[in-house]
Amino acid sequence: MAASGKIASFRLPPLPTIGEIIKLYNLRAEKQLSQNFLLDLRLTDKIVRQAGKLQNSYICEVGPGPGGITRSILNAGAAELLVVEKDTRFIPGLQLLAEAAPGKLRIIHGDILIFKMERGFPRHIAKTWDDDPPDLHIIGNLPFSVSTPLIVKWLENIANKDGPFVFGRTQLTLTFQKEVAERLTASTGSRQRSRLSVMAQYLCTVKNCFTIPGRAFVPKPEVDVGVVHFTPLVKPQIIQPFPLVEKLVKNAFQFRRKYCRSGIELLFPEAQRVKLAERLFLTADVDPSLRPKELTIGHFRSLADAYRQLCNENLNLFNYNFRDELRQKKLRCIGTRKQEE
Ligand SMILES: C[S@@+](CC[C@H](N)C(=O)[O-])C[C@H]1O[C@@H](n2cnc3c(N)ncnc32)[C@H](O)[C@@H]1O
Repeated sequence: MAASGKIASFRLPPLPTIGEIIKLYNLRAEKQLSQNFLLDLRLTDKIVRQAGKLQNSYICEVGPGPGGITRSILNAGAAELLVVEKDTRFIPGLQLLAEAAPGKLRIIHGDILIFKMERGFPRHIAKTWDDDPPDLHIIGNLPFSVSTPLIVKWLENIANKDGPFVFGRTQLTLTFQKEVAERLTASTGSRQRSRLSVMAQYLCTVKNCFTIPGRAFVPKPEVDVGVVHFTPLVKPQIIQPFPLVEKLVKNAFQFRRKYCRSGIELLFPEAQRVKLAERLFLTADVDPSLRPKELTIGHFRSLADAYRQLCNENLNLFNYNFRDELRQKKLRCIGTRKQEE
């Protein structure tokens, strides 16, 4: 969504600068935790503007650290902001912000990789969760080792309509290593097109907003950073279960320079490989000699539909591919007809 450019009437009262807070609480960035801070409030404002209108929305910021982005979110007029921070050293500095913005900021000391998003939201919102979920913005500048697995997990939540992710009502603005941001937003045919591009784009509108040079962070990381905005689609472009799509896409990109057929064939047990792959491509009406990067989301939709049809017809094939996922009950909705027999 485009930046609204509007500034709400709420402004934080004068506070120590982020630099002063870092000194005050001795917040040295921990290298092993990949902590790099954004101290330039013009940049944090710019990140927050990518999220669009924040007034009257509920915001969750992941990994607020010393609170630069947190300040920008509060200044943008957020009705209610929940921050989730793993490192306890940052909590006193965040509490200072909470006192300056009474009733607006809630601080959770926790790990976002295991935190359930619904938890922590005020009861009056949770109460209406099923009927009328709130518009939710998630914003964060996390370590890259966290942001990439986190977006994969959240894409799965989006596909499964789990947690607070509601098509058309949730937006995410997150930072990634520049190259990952390029992969997430790469279009069909481009060199950066990858598994991540397909997984993100079948579920969301994805925009690579801008790049922040590494030198803008303290301490300076070795790479530049891309700010990416995700808006889950009202209707996903592929309706098959997430693990099935994930498996198909992973296989398709296994041999990036070869025909897509080479990787997709490996979905099938060796004895039936050629026959089943031929059937899959025929049913899907997709050219097996396309390179992985040339496959559109439409191609993946047809392939996923055809793959599901094959799995439903052939329990052995289903078990061959999804035994582990089935154990975790992720694939209840496919393969059931054969299993019940
Ligand atoms: C790269 S620093 C950025 C800090 C701040 N957002 C900024 O832009 O200056 C990442 C922050 O995420 C926090 N963090 C790392 N892993 C986390 C996790 N799993 N859950 C919550 N916070 C996490 C770190 O403690 C740190 O404060």
